[in-house]
Amino acid sequence: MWIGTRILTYAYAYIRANTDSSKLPSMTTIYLLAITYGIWVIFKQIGYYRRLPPGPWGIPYFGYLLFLKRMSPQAWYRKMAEQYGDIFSVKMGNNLVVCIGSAKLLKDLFYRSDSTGRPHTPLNELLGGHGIVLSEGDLWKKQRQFLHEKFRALGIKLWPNQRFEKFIIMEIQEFLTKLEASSGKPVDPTDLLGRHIHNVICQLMMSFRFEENDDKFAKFNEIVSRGMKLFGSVHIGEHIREYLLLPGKKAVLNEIKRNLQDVSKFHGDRLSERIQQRNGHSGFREPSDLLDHYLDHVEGSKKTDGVDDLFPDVDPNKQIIQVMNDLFSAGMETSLSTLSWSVVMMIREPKVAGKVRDELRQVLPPGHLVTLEHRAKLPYTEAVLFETLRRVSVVPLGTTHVNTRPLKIGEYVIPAGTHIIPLLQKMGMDPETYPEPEKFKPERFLKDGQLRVPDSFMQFGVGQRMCLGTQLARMELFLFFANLMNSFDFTLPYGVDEPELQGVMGSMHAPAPFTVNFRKLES
Ligand code: HEM
Repeated sequence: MWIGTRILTYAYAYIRANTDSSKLPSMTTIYLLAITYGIWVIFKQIGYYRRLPPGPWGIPYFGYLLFLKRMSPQAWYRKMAEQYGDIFSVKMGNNLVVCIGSAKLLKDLFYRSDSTGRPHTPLNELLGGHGIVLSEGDLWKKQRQFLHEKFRALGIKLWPNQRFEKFIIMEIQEFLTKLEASSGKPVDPTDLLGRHIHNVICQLMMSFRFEENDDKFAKFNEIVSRGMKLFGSVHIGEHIREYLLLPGKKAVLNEIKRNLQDVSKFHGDRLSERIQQRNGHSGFREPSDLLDHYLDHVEGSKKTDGVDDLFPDVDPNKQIIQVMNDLFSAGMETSLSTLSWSVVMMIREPKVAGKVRDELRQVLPPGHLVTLEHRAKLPYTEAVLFETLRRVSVVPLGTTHVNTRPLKIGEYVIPAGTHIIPLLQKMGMDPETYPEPEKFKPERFLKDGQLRVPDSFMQFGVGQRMCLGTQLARMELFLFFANLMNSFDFTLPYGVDEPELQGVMGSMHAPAPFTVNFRKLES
C-alpha cells in the first residue's frame, strides 16, 4: 500500500512537471480513483472466493501442492471429499481444481458443452492438441462424431453376429489354448492377456495383430511402460510449469518426447504401408478398419475439392496417427486391468464364481464357445463385470475436463479454465447409491432378472466426453470373461495369499501381479 502510494505520487509529480498542469486532475481525485479501484478489486476477489466450492487453503504460487501427504492422489481427494463434501475446490500450483464426488452433480456438469475442454498442461501440449482424448473444440467434435459412426460401421455393437465379434473370438481362442498349455502351472493372467487385448484394438485400427513372441510387441510394451513411468516422475510439472526447468527435468521431458515419437512412428509406419497398398488398387473396396475409413474420407474430400472439415487446421496424417496412439492408450490398460480384476474377484468371491458357472450351465455346456448370441441369457455374468468396475474403479479420477466459460452449479461458480476432476472411485463407493459398498454384490446390476445399469454408474464417464469405447469394452469384457469362466476353473497356487483389492496405481488402477492355476473344465 505504502509503495503503491509512493509510486503514484512520484508518477504524478513527473507527469505534472512535463505537461500542462492545468489539464491534470488533482492529486486527491487520483487518490480517490485509485482507492475506489482497489476496493472494487478486493470485493471482486472476495466474490470470486465466496462463490468457489469450499476447500482447503493453500499458499500463493504452490497452492496445496506442498501439503499433499504421501498418499495416492485418489486417496487424498477422497479424504478431502469426506471433509468438504461432494464438490470442493483446491489450488494446485497454477491450476484451480474442482473435484466432483456425486453422480448427480457430475451429470449436470458434463452434459454441458462448456465443460468439454481439456487441460493445457506442458505434458498435454506435447501432443499438439491432436487426436481424440486431448483434442478440443471443433476438431474434437468432428473426430468424435466420425469415430463413433465408424466404430458402429465396423461392427462395434453388443448385438449378436457383428463382424467385429469374430476378431475378439479369434483372440479368445488363442488365449484359451495358451491357458490349456499351462497344464495347471501358476501363470499370471495379466501377462497372458496383454497381447490379445492389444490385438483387438490393432484389428479395429489397422487390421493388424501381433503374433506370439513378436519382438515388436515386446519393444512397443517397453516403450509404453517407460513412458508411463517418466510421466509419473514429472507430474508436478502439470501444475507448476517452472518445475520442468529444474536440473534433470528437461532431460526427462525430452525422453518423453522421444518416447511419444517412437509410439507415433509405429503407427505412422502402418499408415504409410496402407497408403502404398491402396495406391496399387483402384475401385471400391469395403473399408476393413479405421485406417481405411480415414483414408477413404481424405481421398473423397480431395476428389470433391471441398473443404475438409474433419481436419480443421490440422495435418490429416498427424491427426490419424495421434488417434491411433489415443485409442491404444485409452483402450488397452483399462480393458486389461478390468479383466485381471474380474479374475481376482472370482478368486476372492467363490460363491459368485459358482453362480456365474451355474448361469452358464443353463445356457451351454462347459468348454463351448460363448458368443454375443448368448449374452441376453447371461445377465448375472455381465453384472459381475459391472460390479467389478464399480468396486475397483480402474480409472479412479476419470479424465480431467476444463470449462471454457464460468459454470454455475447450485450456489457455486466454477471460473473458466478450472480443472474439473470426477471422483469416479468415490461415486462407485457411495453408500446411498450402492448400500454396503464394500461388499461384492452383482445383484445390484439386475432388475427382474435382467441386466440394469443405473444412471449413477459412472465408470465409463458421463456426458459429451463419455468413453468412446464403452461398447467395445463391454463386448470384449463379456466375451473374454464368459469364455474364461465357461472353460476354466481357477485357484490360487498353494500357500499364496489372496490378491489385495488395493492393487497398484500406475496409469490405471490394476491388481498387483498375481498368479493362478487354471484347470480346464470337462465338457
Ligand atoms: C473397462 C474399460 C474402459 C473404461 C473403464 C474406460 C473409461 C473411460 C473414462 C472414465 C473416460 C473419460 C471420460 C471423460 O473424459 O469424462 C474414457 C474416455 C475415453 N475412452 Fe475409455 N474406457 C475403457 C475402454 C476403452 C476402450 C476399449 C476404448 C477404445 C479403444 C476407449 C476409448 C476412449 C476414448 C477415445 C476416450 C476419450 C473420449 C473423449 O475425450 O471424447 N476406452 N474412458
